[in-house]
Amino acid sequence: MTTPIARIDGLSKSFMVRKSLLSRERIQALDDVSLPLLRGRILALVGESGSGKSTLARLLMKLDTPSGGAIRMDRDGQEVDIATITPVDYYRRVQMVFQDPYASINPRKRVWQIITAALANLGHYDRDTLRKIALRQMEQVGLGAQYLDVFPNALSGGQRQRVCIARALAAEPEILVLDEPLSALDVSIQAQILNLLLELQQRLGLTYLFISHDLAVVRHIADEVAVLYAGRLVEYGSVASVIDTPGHPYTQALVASALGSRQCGQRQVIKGELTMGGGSGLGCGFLPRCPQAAEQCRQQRPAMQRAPQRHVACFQVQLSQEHERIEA
Ligand SMILES: Nc1ncnc2c1ncn2[C@@H]1O[C@H](COP(=O)(O)OP(=O)(O)OP(=O)(O)O)[C@@H](O)[C@H]1O
Repeated sequence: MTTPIARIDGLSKSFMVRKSLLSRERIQALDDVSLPLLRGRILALVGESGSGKSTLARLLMKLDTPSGGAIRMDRDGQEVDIATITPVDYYRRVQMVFQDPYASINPRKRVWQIITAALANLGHYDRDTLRKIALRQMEQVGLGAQYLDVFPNALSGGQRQRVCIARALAAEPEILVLDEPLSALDVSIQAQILNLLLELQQRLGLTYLFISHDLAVVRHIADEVAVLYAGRLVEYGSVASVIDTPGHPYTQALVASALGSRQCGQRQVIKGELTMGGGSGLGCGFLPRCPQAAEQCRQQRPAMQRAPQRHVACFQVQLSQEHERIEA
């Protein structure tokens, strides 16, 4: 049985944004999200732009603090709130690879310095040791020793992303947060980096939180999938159940618009725009765009419920499961 290495527990994050000169508005970027991060597995986080994926990644990286809830991490069999773990201890275990390998590395440092920057800050290692550590990490990501002393401007996008992955691995973490790690790369390079990430995950037994817009990539790489809509978790389950037989109407539309007829009939676009829930409405956040909306969906917000092979927050899915059970 796979156990959670971390647990996202009722996590919420809101931001106050200026609406006009005199008024401000609260944006509920994440709203009461609970999810396990299973040890040694790849959890993909999907949802359209603005659904809260990066907010969750930033909270997991402790780059932001939650407005509510917590992230708990397994430490010697005890679950501890990550807020109580020191940065040095935490970033030894959790590291991140960002979307844009051009923006996320210091152009004035050499490759070995970029890879070992965090270790160098600890002050425990001399220059030779840091260079050896950098070399070992470069080997892991398929970068030759000839790149040790070069500056980033001499590297291609794919090579830069390999440097970013090597930098994340230098601390020998257990969890990697990957925020759209392929989307800034040429299509021809994406498959190479994807395969590298898969190979590293399997060889090192890493746990990934993998954020992506590309459901074909998610289908290829992930074990579990979590679907966010307007800051809320609407579906969670194994990749085979969520992508191949999506339950929530939003997941169905997302899969149909991304993968076309194979799973969900004709390729279609999701009608309407994402509007942030804001925590004020009574009903389901997907209501204005949902083709299956019923009266109950206006009155009440559906909670996550267990359905076969998944958890889903939709009354209609829960109702149809109920009918199937009665008829069987
Ligand atoms: N620092 C911030 N200040 C104000 N609002 C923010 C901030 N960070 C995120 N938001 C808002 O929170 C919501 C969720 O944003 P988030 O970046 O997490 O979405 P996302 O799913 O990662 O989108 P994308 O796929 O475009 O990266 C959006 O409405 C966004 O505008």
